[in-house]
Formats: sequence, C-alpha cells, structure tokens
Amino acid sequence: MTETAPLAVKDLRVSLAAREVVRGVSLTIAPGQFVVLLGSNGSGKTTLMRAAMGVIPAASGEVRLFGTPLRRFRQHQRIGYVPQRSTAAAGVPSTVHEVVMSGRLSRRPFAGLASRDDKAAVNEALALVDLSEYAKTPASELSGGQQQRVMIARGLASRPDLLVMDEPTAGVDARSQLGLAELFGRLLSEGRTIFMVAHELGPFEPMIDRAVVLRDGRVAYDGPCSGGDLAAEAEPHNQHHPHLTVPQHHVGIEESGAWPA
Ligand SMILES: Nc1ncnc2c1ncn2[C@@H]1O[C@H](COP(=O)(O)OP(=O)(O)OP(=O)(O)O)[C@@H](O)[C@H]1O
Repeated sequence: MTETAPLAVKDLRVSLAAREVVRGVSLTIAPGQFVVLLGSNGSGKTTLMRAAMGVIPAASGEVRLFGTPLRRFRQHQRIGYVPQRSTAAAGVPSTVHEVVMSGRLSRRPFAGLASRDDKAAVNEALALVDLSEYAKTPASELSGGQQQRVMIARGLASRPDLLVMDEPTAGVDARSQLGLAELFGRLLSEGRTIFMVAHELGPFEPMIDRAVVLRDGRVAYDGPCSGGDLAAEAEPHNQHHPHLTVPQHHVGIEESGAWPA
C-alpha cells in the first residue's frame, strides 16, 4: 500500500445557495488512520465530505486522493463512500446482494456479467457486516439499521483502501455498533484508512486516531480523540445539540462483537 495520503484537502471552500458553508478547511489523512469528523448540525461536515468525494464542486482549494488531484483521479475502486442517510432500498426492489454488487461497478471496466471475483467480493462484504443470510432478501424488507449495514457492505465491495462514511451509525443499534467497531478494527489492522462523520463515538472511541471538529465551516479542533481540548470544543455544541457527545467508553451493554439476529 502506498504511503501517499489517501485524502488531502487544502484550503477548501464550498458555497451552497450563495453561502460559504466550508470556509478554508485543510486536512490530511495519513494511510491507516481512523479520523472522525465531528461538529454540530449545519457545521459543514457533509458538505466537506461531499466536496472531497467530488459529489459537489468546491469554490476553491484543492482535494487530492492518493496524491492525485480530484479531477484527474480515476482509481475509484480504491474508495468506498457511504453517503449520509443512504438507504439500501430507495424504492428499487433490489435484493441485498444486488445492492452490494452495485458497489463493484467501479472495478468493472466493461458492462456485463459479474465475474467470479465480483461475486466473491460481494459475499465477503456481506459476511463482514454479518448479513450473508439476507443476500436474497429485497433490501426494502430490512430494518433501517440493517439497510445501513448493507450500504457499508456496498462501500466495502470494491475492497477499498479508503472508506469514507457519513454517519454510518445513524439508526444502528448499540449491539450492531459493536459489530461495526469490530469490523472497522479489522479493516484498520489490514492497513485501510477510515474517515467518518459521527455524532457519537461510542464503541469506536478507543480505535480513533484523530478527531476533527468543524465549527461554522472551519476546523475548530484537530487532535486526539480524548482529553480536555476536544471536550472544550464539543461543549458549546452540546448545549444546543445534546446528541453530539464527548467520547463515551461504554455503550451500556456487555456483549462484545455480537450482531443482532
Ligand atoms: N443543498 C443545499 N442548499 C443550500 N444550503 C445547504 C444545502 N445543503 C446544506 N446546506 C446548508 O449548509 C450548511 C452545512 O450543512 P451540512 O449538511 O454540511 O452540515 P452537517 O455538519 O453535515 O450537519 P448535520 O450534522 O445536520 O448532518 C447548513 O447550514 C445547511 O443548511
């Protein structure tokens, strides 16, 4: 795996509806790091992530993916992107297997039948999120939390080096969060990089290398995930947004690594 930063953002500015929402953000994520992006509602987290992924244009600044400027980046299979509040159903009667298979498209130079490797990668991704038994189930029949795990499997299907996720734990219950924490730990041990928006760190906290806090589109904190400085940054937000919590060590249950049935 290359030592080039999987994601580097320099003085990025993004405007939405004539308002500057991301206001000069610089951020470099090193290979193998687990970086979490925090901040109150409307601080610009999703907008920053979308601009970094090229989903929306930036007004100015620079984004590099694995050392390549965004506009010239073609190795899309190296990135697994799980957008915010994405559901696996979206009104389409696809099975779980089909939804996850769509995450293989970036690996397939030509349209056509899925290869043996495509199928193996999909099965592997489904096993990683413990949804193998639901492969043939229409995605719309799964719970919200299960659908979120389907979308994470979709992001993993291309076997990416960088996993970018916008609130992947929204709607995921505490036990499933433990399962996700175990999964992320495994991905990190394989040298993969994770960049994730979160409101609660829960069971992920011990494995997070770095927290970046956005406030009004600017980086207000960039450093270790625990300690007084992060708490000081998080506190003003907490008064207005109680769901942005300073890292918690416990999620209130004893089971470890178990997924709900
Ligand atoms: N399509 C849009 N058009 C205009 N303004 C937008 C649009 N999307 C977001 N905004 C505004 O941009 C600001 C940043 O929004 P963004 O979704 O990036 O924040 P966030 O930190 O991800 O919030 P949350 O925690 O609620 O997801 C907000 O003030 C929001 O109202």
